[in-house]
Amino acid sequence: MTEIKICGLSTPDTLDAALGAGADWVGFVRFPRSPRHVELETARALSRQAKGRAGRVVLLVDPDDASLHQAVEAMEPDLIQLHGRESPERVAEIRALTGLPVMKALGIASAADLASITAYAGIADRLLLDAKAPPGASLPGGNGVSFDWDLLAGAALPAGTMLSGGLGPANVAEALARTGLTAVDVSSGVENAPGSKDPARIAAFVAAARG
Ligand SMILES: O=C(O)c1ccccc1NCC(=O)[C@H](O)[C@H](O)COP(=O)(O)O
Repeated sequence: MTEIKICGLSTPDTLDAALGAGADWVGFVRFPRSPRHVELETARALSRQAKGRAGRVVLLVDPDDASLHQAVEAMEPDLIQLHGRESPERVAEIRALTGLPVMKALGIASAADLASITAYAGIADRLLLDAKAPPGASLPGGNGVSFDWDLLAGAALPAGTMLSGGLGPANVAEALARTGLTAVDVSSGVENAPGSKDPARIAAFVAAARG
């Protein structure tokens, strides 16, 4: 069955919508510039709400040790998603510091970007392939843009690699079929405004991904 992560949840109601729809993973963004950013106490409460119902992911961007420990203490996540410019060495260090599995997001725009897959495979527990942020974008992710999925044809992708970037109810089935991947992540494609998740779109996404 397709593994689904809904990222950027920030309210109890929309978190319930994701859990009720059958999401495997729910993601909470800690990045103040993002419209999906959750303050620490909100993140703590949302993570408690999801405990035992789905895997809980904290999304961090180039965290220093203090903010890493703060997020881990508050949220007790099942997975840390690193969505910045963390080097392979820093990914390994964060795994060692926290004892938690790490998913490293890699920005893909051209065939040259596939080299990063080799660089992080075997270091990160999972990889997330996202579209590279467009020039001038203020966020490194959650931009609602796709990359050319055909770039992945013939690439050696580690088990569990997750696809993201510009996915939504209308294109997720095609993305899965074209890439052969079995795990997807979505944020803006299930929103009705930046940072505002839409329960109906979440349900439609899950149904389309598993249809
Ligand atoms: O979503 C954000 O606001 C965000 C902010 C900073 C770093 C990463 C962010 N999102 C990363 C995700 O996991 C998204 O789900 C992924 O980029 C796909 O986003 P979208 O194209 O909007 O579905």
